[in-house]
Amino acid sequence: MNSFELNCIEFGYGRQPLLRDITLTLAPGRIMGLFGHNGAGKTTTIKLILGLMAPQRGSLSVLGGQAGTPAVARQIGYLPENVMFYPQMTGREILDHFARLKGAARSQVPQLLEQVGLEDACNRRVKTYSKGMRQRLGLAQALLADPRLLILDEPTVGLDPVATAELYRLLRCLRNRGTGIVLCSHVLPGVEPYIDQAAILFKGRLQALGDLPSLRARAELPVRLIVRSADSQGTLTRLNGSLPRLSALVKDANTIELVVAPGEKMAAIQGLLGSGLVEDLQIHQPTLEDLYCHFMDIGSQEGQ
Ligand SMILES: Nc1ncnc2c1ncn2[C@@H]1O[C@H](COP(=O)(O)OP(=O)(O)OP(=O)(O)O)[C@@H](O)[C@H]1O
Repeated sequence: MNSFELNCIEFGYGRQPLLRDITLTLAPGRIMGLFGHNGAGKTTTIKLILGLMAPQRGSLSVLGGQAGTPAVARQIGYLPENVMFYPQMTGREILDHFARLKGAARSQVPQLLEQVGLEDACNRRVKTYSKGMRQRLGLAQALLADPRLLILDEPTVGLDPVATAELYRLLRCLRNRGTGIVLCSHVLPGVEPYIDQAAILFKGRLQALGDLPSLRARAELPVRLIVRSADSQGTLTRLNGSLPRLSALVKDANTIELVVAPGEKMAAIQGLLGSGLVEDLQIHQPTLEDLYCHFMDIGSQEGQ
């Protein structure tokens, strides 16, 4: 059973349509990155999955049931972008309260407080918490009742680097246990190593969807090769013989940056290794951020 299935979804807040023709499926045990510019429709998509609103067209099913029903909602963990709690309550009281609402075992509360590193602060009022501590409490709240679908909107905001690494380790464990996870973030380099697929929204449309290799294949962005050799100019002269269309920048006497089309990458690497002059070679594939910018550009060109 899929974590959710959205089929040809259309939605607008007023007369103006916002989400158009959104078809999106998340399998259990997968992490989907949901990306897009401010106002692209990410939070709106999440609200539809949570069942807070219904689409005007299309259909959706969540964990095999109807979005928003108590049976489905109980199995979803959600961390909103701007997490807010009653400031006068302690961390433990807040988590107890949410555990009751969700029908989660109370024994989970101390466990989760420890897991997010709040055990020492759990009896302090939330108004005394730092931003990162409030975010950790939000995470603990989302993890109550062992959700089968976890939706996290900017989960690393306010977290220090160690807490961020711990969060991603935890998400990997949950994913391996079969939890479907949606990560919404503008920090693309941070999430890149952890996602199984990316969904990129542009003005309410799904501009790109797939895993990184398939998005790279579709985008056909160039690959950068950073080459260290004893003699930059000599290496380049030899390469130019076999690869006349090569775009290269000599950075210094020992370093060259080559920019090659993906289809020419292997020929360039073979040429470099065959030259006998190369001491080190770094291959830089297009990053998630490169792909995101590419698909945003395509979206704006199509919109013109
Ligand atoms: N309750 C609402 N009533 C009317 N318009 C809304 C409402 N909520 C959101 N919108 C509009 O819908 C569009 C999409 O908003 P949404 O919050 O889904 O974007 P987002 O992709 O999550 O953006 P961000 O990255 O800034 O959080 C925006 O133009 C926003 O102004």
